[in-house]
Amino acid sequence: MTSHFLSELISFLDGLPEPRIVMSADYRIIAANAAYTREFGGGRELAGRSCYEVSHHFDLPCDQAGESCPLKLSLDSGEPQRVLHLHHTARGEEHVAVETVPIRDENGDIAYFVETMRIVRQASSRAAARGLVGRSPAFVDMLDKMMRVAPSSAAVLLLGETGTGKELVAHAIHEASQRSDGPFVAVDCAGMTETLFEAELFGYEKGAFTGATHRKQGLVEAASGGTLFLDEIGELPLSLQIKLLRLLETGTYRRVGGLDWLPADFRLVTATHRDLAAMVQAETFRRDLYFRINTFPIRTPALHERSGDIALLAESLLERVDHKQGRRFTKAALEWLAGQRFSGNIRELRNLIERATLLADGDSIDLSHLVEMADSPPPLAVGAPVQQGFGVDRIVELEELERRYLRWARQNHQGEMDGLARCLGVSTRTLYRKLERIALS
Ligand SMILES: Nc1ncnc2c1ncn2[C@@H]1O[C@H](COP(=O)(O)OP(=O)(O)OP(=O)(O)O)[C@@H](O)[C@H]1O
Repeated sequence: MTSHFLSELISFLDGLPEPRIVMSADYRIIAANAAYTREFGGGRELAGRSCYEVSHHFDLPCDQAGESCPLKLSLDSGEPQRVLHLHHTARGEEHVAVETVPIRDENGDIAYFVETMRIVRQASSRAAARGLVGRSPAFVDMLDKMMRVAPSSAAVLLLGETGTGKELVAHAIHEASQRSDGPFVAVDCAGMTETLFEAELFGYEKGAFTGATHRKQGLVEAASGGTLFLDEIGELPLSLQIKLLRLLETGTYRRVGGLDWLPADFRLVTATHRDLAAMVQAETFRRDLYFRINTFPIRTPALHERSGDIALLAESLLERVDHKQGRRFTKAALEWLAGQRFSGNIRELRNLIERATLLADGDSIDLSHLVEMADSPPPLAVGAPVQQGFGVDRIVELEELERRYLRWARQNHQGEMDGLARCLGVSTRTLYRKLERIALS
């Protein structure tokens, strides 16, 4: 390949806004465009340096340091390759989608590689006051899937335990999509009755039913041009599943009391903590709807699968929930948190931190504040009698009664939160919300 071709390639890349480099097969940077030098090069000369030293501060190529290397993958396969890596940038380490494309010479042999870097703005590898944070392999794997599907219009099904961040992931998919300028509308399907579902989703016309004094826009209409997020889709009764299926299949809907079929224009993201495939087997979830919503499944990992992220998450959540600015955890507190198994996942971690901040008066949150506020009630000794009932000796408000009952139920339930929620006939999320309210009251 001529040096003329190479210099043409370099000047072409220089004009492009995304950071790009030309690489040789031995991991050397031949040239970098202005955007790459600015974002990743720290203003220093890059030609002749190795990509692993610049991006990772490694002494060895990624594939020899136990990481996937897009250049090696591309060299072996002869095809373009994409991986998600943590790279050093002008702002510290960031998640970066690296795409490597082999460039062939006139004999068809691979002469160079062009690497394009796309910084992932939807997730942070450092403590952050908002959005997704994480850097563990399980998190990066999920992030990779998220970033691959986001630009498409495919329906995404988020599967994961309660409190693993499904709503946050749905929002990040929206932000990374072509519809990010449009609205993100979240709908909780738990506890939806037939009338409520139709009125909420499709809206209604004036006079459609008693109390319908004006035309009301539905959530499908509100999501027009954006993303509709149906949370807890596994809670939707069969009678409503068919209505949803009709909407997805025809792409049209009718307001309650209306005559006209209106076109729907949304990207669908759904989520559940239930085993939907098992529900299809048990015929409690429609098979046709399952295939409609499950174009691209993404599993959100439980916190115990990414325990390496606990300290990072804890610091981020502290920034989000603490009413006093700038407080930190002590080392002992962080170590203790990192060793806990939070069955309620990140939501449980967040609740614990919020309670501890209320308990701590000083400049730091210490182990004692956390331990005192830890969620799990002391397990009952085997055979110990469950406290019998709970009483009220006067008429109290229903809300107060619910508060007392929930406190009692929590103390006396011996399993996980999921199980307690099932016994109470509410979703785990609803249970956590109610418990959060109790903690703050
Ligand atoms: N990766 C993350 N980084 C920072 N915060 C997170 C992350 N994932 C979840 N959270 C926080 O954890 C809490 C629970 O997240 P979210 O409500 O998205 O979970 P969920 O899986 O949708 O739960 P459910 O199934 O109960 O609806 C929220 O406060 C959210 O901001």
